[in-house]
Amino acid sequence: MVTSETLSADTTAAQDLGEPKMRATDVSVFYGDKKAIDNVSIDIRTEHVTAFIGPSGCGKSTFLRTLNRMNDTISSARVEGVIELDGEDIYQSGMDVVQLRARVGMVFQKPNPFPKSIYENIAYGPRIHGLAEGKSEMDAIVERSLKRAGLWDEVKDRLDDSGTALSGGQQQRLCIARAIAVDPEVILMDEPCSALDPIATAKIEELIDELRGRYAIVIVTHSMQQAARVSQRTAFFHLGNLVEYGHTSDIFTNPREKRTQDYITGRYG
Ligand SMILES: Nc1ncnc2c1ncn2[C@@H]1O[C@H](COP(=O)(O)OP(=O)(O)OP(=O)(O)O)[C@@H](O)[C@H]1O
Repeated sequence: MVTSETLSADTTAAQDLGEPKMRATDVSVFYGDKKAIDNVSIDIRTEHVTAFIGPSGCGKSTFLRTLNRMNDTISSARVEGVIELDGEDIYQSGMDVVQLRARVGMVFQKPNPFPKSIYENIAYGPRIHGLAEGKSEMDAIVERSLKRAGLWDEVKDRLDDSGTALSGGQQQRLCIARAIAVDPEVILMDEPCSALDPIATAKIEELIDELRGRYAIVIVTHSMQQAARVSQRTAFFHLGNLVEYGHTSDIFTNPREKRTQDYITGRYG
């Protein structure tokens, strides 16, 4: 369990970094009567990649989905506690959830481009949110988003082709470009590489590292190697608890908790 001592040690190290982008305080999540997340508190920093690791079923995805209210789409799910974005409670009544999900974008395990052109996949969000005045502004958003997602050179001559005709790795970068297009502040990634081959995975990992300069990124991963490669902070979950949270290098080389040690040395999971 994360004790007040361990949290304050981490908080002290983080103090120089200013206020967190997101803060979860005493968050529990239930599916019906079943508690899937138990009293989790965590700060998410901008310009950092935060990895959520832990054995299957420990609640990583459930907790990730609380950060942009994707659990609202599951009728049995109920969230208790407070989650703030820039100090504002995202569960307060009157919160515009569509706007929230633009600010806190999401990339899923399986690439899920719309069955529309590459251009339209990117333009759809900015159009809904009124981010472009006319065609040339929209063109610029599409180009900038595809460039940031490292896909522009591969698709610039075929923007009218269907997004679903791209390779799996390209589709995932298209989905990242789609999230970027609405100018998010946080990008949540739920096992974004699990359907990809090693080369496509390496590209996404490089991209995550580049994107870190602009956004707060949270990634759920089953791969401890991936967490060690891409993240600066790691949170280890077990049975719905946040067992340990800290600098990735400390979690992997010098964990404080026996359960973390057992997990990273492959004793279970
Ligand atoms: N829609 C749902 N309805 C009911 N229970 C759910 C639902 N989604 C998840 N759960 C349960 O909540 C717990 C946490 O699941 P979750 O998918 O968040 O874990 P996870 O750590 O992301 O797992 P994995 O690594 O296998 O994806 C599990 O016991 C799971 O069975």
